[in-house]
Amino acid sequence: MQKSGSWLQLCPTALARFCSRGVGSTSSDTGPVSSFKDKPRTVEDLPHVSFSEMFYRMIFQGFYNRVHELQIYEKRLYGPIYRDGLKSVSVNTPKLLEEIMRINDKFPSRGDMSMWKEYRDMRGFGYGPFTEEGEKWYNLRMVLNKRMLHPKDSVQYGDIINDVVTDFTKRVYYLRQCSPTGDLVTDIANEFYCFSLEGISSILFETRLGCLEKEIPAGTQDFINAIAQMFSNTLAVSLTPKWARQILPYWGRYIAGWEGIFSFAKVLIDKKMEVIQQRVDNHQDVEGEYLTYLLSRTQMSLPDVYGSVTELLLAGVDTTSNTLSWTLHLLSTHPQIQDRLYKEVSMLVPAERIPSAAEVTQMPYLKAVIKEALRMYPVVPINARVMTEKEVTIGGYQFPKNTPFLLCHYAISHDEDTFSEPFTFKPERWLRDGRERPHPFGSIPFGFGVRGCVGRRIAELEMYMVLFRLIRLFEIKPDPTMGELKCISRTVLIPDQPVNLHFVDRGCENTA
Ligand code: HEM
Repeated sequence: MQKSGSWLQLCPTALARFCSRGVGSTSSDTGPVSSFKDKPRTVEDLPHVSFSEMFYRMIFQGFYNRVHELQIYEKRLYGPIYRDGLKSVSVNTPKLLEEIMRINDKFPSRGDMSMWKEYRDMRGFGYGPFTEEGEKWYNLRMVLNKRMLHPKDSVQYGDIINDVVTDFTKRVYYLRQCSPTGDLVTDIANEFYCFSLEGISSILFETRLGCLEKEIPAGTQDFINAIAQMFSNTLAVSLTPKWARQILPYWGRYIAGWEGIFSFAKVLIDKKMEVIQQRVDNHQDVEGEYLTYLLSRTQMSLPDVYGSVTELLLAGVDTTSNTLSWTLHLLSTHPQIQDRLYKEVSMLVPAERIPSAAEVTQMPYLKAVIKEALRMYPVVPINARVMTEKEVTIGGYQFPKNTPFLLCHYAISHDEDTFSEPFTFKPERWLRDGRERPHPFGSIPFGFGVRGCVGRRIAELEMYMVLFRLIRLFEIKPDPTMGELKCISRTVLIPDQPVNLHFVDRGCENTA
């Protein structure tokens, strides 16, 4: 079995839990170790899980695609900190998460990314922000941060995103019309995949792909499917020994997924570069565009541009789209919350006007709704850190340098000591209206620190803008023919069935 490290392929190690020594308590942040008071506590003193026990749990207890639930299950069994069969240390409380995240390694690492690197090495592509490490990663992030991370950078994309949102609302009208009831949109997640892809591509390439047209371009759907294929096979591949790759089907599917992802991205990058070259040849201005910036203002080689831009495209699709699907589902099943949100959006911006980026980021309830959806359904339910510089003390235990830590975000954002009724949708928890705010590390869906999500501001802007417009135009209602919606882990958290929703027109089409 391979060592796991990527934030996206962490699930396997996260699964490797079954106590073989000691049982913890969920109410403590330091675990069951009071008898070790006199000597420094080490990793050896933690409850731990063996590989075979993990395997049993995944395959026979059905946690294979519910690794987020396994976090909560194991927290009850082993307490806030424990060790798995692969010698990773899992933590599942906000306090321990904070201790880890506040250790200031200069080049924070999520651990071994070899599974992701392998495809890039095979095909000669460079590494992007996910896969790169050390100083090279740092330099790359400095380049990417400049045009993405600061709120004022993302606000400059407001108009582009608004155009994409306008096309999305038109598509919703079209899809409703095609439905037997006149207001139903089926599989909203797939619609949001197209929306997110259109959004991130229009930022990276200043080119509209046409994903929101009546007929979705074939390549687009292939790209979306390729991402799903890569993610769906990640866990199986990381559990498969290398010698079994040619026997079992997962490796082939995983690599085919990457082929689809990179070939789609490469076509877009090559096309854009041709346009830039033509403009240069004609002595026209090429300043200001994202790819131009990467190519001309930085030392990036072409293979590195392929690597980075592809990783940005990939990261920009599943994340915002699934969060939006969960948000609409939650609003459809909580009409009072939806009403309150509708009041906010209709009061703060006049009905005939499309809100600006600056306006949507000033809406406390809108932001609280998204934050709460991300708390309940953190699209990245598990993450990792490896401290490479020095030994560290976490939860009173000493760990040598290079100890991998698994950050169980799903369990943390459902921590009962931090969130009352953790499985209930309560956006008001996040309002700054004088009430006590939850622990700052109770829900950090975008990660933390210099290695945190580079697309955070763009993602937030996209989500605020599209949610604003949808809620102002439509009352969202659940489809009563759907069964109970649960989430499954396909590396990212996704709904276990297509989400269908009724979009009931509120009668203010002019704002579309
Ligand atoms: C709801 C939307 C999103 C969520 C919840 C999310 C979440 C995350 C998380 C948890 C990480 C790991 C951070 C850490 O280790 O501390 C991450 C990293 C990353 N995200 Fe996002 N993300 C979202 C949208 C986006 C978008 C739209 C983009 C692209 C523009 C993007 C690009 C990236 C990249 C490139 C990294 C790797 C950063 C690095 O290692 O330096 N993400 N994201």
